[in-house]
Amino acid sequence: MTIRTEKEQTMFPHTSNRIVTEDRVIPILSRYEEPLVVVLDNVASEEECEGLIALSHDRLNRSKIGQSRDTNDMRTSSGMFFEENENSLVERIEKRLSTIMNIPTQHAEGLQILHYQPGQEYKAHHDFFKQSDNNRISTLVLYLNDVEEGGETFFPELGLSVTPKKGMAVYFEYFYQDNELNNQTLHSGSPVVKGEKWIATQWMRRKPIR
Ligand SMILES: O=C(O)CCC(=O)C(=O)O
Ligand SMILES: [Fe+2]
Repeated sequence: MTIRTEKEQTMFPHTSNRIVTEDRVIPILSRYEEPLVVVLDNVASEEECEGLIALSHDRLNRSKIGQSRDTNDMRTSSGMFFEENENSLVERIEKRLSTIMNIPTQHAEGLQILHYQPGQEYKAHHDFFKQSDNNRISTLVLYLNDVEEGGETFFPELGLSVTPKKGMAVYFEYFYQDNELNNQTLHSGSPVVKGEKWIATQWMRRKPIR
């Protein structure tokens, strides 16, 4: 084990108990310091969460009928990506997440929506790629609904579990010099036991992509 005396630099500049964006005040509920994992409240309103679900619902259903049905058992949920700035709601959310994550929207992938039904999960993985000249550097998972049972975002290396709650989010980053810290951001979406789970995931890249 390496003994670290100094903390590495973080991309997350918010040190008080709240983040004030253009249109919202976002309480910071909890933080794991290194690697940084931050739990945020009130990232999106009920209407915004419901709007994102409504806008993606039909597209998920359509993709399930076609041949693009997800057969990868790493991730058994169904998903879709919005185009960048696809509509005013997506634009507003992307802008807010960019402020929270402190990275310009030009670095943002299209917002991803995932839907899990009972028994569906996302097994432990890293969000960064093994090889990339423009890798992902940070993630924000926004919970779009309350899950009756299960569906936690779990960080096994940290022993940290985040319970989904509508409008709340978990942020984490993996752009550390020390690769061990990046590796510790391993995480999973635990199987949904009861109810369903909807999330929106925002990934940021090191360099602009739009
Ligand atoms: O479902 C979750 O809680 C985690 C989702 C996730 O890991 C991802 O979208 O990369
Ligand atoms: Fe992930």
